[in-house]
Amino acid sequence: MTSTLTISHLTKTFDGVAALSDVSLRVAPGERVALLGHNGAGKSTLMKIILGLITPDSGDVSVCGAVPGRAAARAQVAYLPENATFHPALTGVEQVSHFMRLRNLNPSGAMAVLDRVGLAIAAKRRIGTYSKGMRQRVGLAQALIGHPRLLVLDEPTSGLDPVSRRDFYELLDALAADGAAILLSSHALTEVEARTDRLLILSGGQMVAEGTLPQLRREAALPVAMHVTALNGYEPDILAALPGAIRVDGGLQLTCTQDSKLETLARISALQSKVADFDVVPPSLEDIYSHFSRRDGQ
Ligand SMILES: Nc1ncnc2c1ncn2[C@@H]1O[C@H](COP(=O)(O)OP(=O)(O)OP(=O)(O)O)[C@@H](O)[C@H]1O
Repeated sequence: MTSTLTISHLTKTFDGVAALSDVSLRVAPGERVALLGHNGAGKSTLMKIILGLITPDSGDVSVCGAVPGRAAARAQVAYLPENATFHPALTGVEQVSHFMRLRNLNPSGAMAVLDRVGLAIAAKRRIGTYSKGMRQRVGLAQALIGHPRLLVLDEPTSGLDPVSRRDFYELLDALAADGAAILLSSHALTEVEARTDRLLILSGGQMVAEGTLPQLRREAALPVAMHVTALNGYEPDILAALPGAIRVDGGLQLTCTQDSKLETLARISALQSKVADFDVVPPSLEDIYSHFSRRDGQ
């Protein structure tokens, strides 16, 4: 399938500092992709290049087959900046109508757009009276204008409460189901793990990992933790039988490599008359993220 966004060998340097080095990626129609990376990893620079706000030193970018920044690309792309600000004296509906006119669209559709982001009830109030989460929804509303094929969202859920976050991702799911490609940056790892199709990890301007969470988990091959709770009085026996096990709150913990998981499980099973409970704790997304982000020595 043709990608909505294609980036090949992108490089951008600011005053001798490489913000992006040889970055390549694709986002397909209907795909929700999360861009992760520590502060200064290059996420905003990448987004600005996709939007045509800054030009790369080298490499190619294609947005729906067009060059970023050209009218053909801008007509298909929506952007939600990290801290979207609006005129406090305008009402929600006035602000969205204004954006619709800028896109040469009939502003009579503004109320419907606000309704999609749950703001219809406050549409006639001045934005200056909105909460942070409501202003973020205005930002999302402006990003929905004109049926964009690519949404570039910079930390879109920062400032949203849990219910608003869930509503936001449901809206994204509907847009993706309709064929829109979504690239969003976030520091909320657990949230993007559950709500996106693929993760990209930038570190020091380099794309250090790319894939679904199970793929990244396999690639990282981090140790697995096993928690064993001993039946009353049997803890010393289990410690003796499982070299490397340590006491932790409420039980014993043993770590093993991915390759030795089954062998370790068999050793624990052999002790079952002394074991009250057992849990496998796979590496978290935070562990996997740290593993890849530190690859370059940071
Ligand atoms: N206009 C600029 N002039 C000089 N350096 C810049 C400029 N824009 C970005 N940089 C540098 O490029 C690197 C990448 O910055 P960028 O803003 O893309 O990171 P980021 O991943 O978006 O970080 P954050 O999560 O903090 O927003 C940083 O070292 C930053 O200081």
